[in-house]
Amino acid sequence: MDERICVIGTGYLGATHAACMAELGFEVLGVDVDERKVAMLSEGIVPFAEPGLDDLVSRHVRHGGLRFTTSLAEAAEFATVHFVCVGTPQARDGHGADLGAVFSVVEGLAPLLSQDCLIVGKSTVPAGTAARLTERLAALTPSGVDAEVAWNPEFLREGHAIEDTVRPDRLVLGVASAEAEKILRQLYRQPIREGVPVVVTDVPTAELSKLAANAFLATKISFINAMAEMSDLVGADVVSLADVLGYDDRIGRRGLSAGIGFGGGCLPKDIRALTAQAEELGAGAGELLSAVDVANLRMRERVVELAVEACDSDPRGRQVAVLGAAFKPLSDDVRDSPALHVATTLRGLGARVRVFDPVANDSASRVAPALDYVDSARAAVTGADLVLHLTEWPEFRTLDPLTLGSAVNRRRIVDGRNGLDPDRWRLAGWSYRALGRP
Ligand SMILES: NC(=O)c1ccc[n+]([C@@H]2O[C@H](COP(=O)([O-])OP(=O)(O)OC[C@H]3O[C@@H](n4cnc5c(N)ncnc54)[C@H](O)[C@@H]3O)[C@@H](O)[C@H]2O)c1
Ligand SMILES: O=c1ccn([C@@H]2O[C@H](COP(=O)(O)OP(=O)(O)O[C@H]3O[C@H](CO)[C@@H](O)[C@H](O)[C@H]3O)[C@@H](O)[C@H]2O)c(=O)[nH]1
Repeated sequence: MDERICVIGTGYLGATHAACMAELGFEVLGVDVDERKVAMLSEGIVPFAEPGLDDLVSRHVRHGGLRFTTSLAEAAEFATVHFVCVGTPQARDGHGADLGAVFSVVEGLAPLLSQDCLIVGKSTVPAGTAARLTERLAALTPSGVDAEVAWNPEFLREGHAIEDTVRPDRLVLGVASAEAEKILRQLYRQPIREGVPVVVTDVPTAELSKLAANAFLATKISFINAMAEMSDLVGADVVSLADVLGYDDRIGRRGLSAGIGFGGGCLPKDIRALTAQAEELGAGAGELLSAVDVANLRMRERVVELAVEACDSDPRGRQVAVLGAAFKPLSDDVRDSPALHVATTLRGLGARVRVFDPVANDSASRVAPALDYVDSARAAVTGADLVLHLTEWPEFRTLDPLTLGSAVNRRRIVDGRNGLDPDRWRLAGWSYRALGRP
């Protein structure tokens, strides 16, 4: 089999996949329409923060096993396996997915093909997308060339992208032929040899499995957040409650952290894509997932309410320190970030907001330029009337409430992530508030 592959779309998913496939021994060509990104990656520089990825990319670029281009023609010539990793964001005019980039790749590549090939979708798409792409391929591929579409959804988490790619929980091979399965098994022979479970299935099941997995994770988070609201009303502690639930293997403790809710480039848009498709088809999943979405967004507003209360109901002119801007720790991704939503809402209410994130200050300042960004937690809290803990970076857990207490104007903290130890902060004289905790 050809040991050369193309990875089309080199964002969070594609850059990681390209580098990891190079690490697995393949010769990899990454393709993107973004010239700046291609120039940076060609220099071995990753345009976003992901632990370990800089080293991996620069090493394989240096050794020549990983190259980047903007040319689809070069891609068509280079390999017979093309992974499609382009974005599938929420459509501007509704809550479905914008599949423009996926179609543009397949429609752009098809006429350039001169050898039989396998197009492997990794982007997250509604079930049925591959079937539509197959029709376009058939219409546009030169006669005599055989091109097939398979789906191999990706389940990596940002912040853990390399380990999740090299040793995933499972590999899903959505295939329409034995030949496609053979090629994919060959590509993933190392993780398969190391015992990674493989589910070989049909293409629509593979497409749906990805949206279903994210919908389940989102539902689990909204469920525990609903219990946080209940805990507030009955005087219970949602962190202990999650421990109790989590000991049941059928539930599990992971993904059961209550707080400001989920954000990022995946969970919110993916539940909306599945909701849109379910509604179109008249399936009940739409109702369930709309409720998950609404419950999630309500958590951001709950944090704003707690912040306003902590400002004696009038945030105007108050100095608010926001710890965290990324949608989660170990990432500089601020797509649909709950932390930035709360920060900008409070600024809109008249507060003076100062933000510190250990790695996401730059990306945050591009999407929310009106906020003030500072380069340490200490600088953020100096003179603050209120501190908000909105992304649970490990370094925030070890902040010293006594030292910070001497820098602030008022010792008030809202922990939007339930990530700090309430006793430590209260003992140091702080008013500590969190969602779902007495
Ligand atoms: N980010 C994650 O953790 C993750 C994990 C699993 C799956 N996914 C899915 O992977 C896909 C990509 O997500 P992402 O987070 O990497 O997005 P991203 O925005 O970081 O990257 C998408 C890349 O595709 C490029 N692109 C757009 N149109 C193109 C075209 N016509 N030809 C070539 N390149 C093109 C963009 O320039 C960009 O670099 C989405 O479907 C997402 O749902 C993402
Ligand atoms: O108990 C939890 C776990 C997560 N979150 C929040 O949920 C969001 C998503 O977190 P996570 O799932 O860790 O991050 P992603 O990197 O977005 O990964 C999700 O989205 C990816 C893209 O589709 C999938 O590949 C992954 O399997 C899926 O976990 C973040 O805002 C987290 O802060 C919580 O509020 N509570």
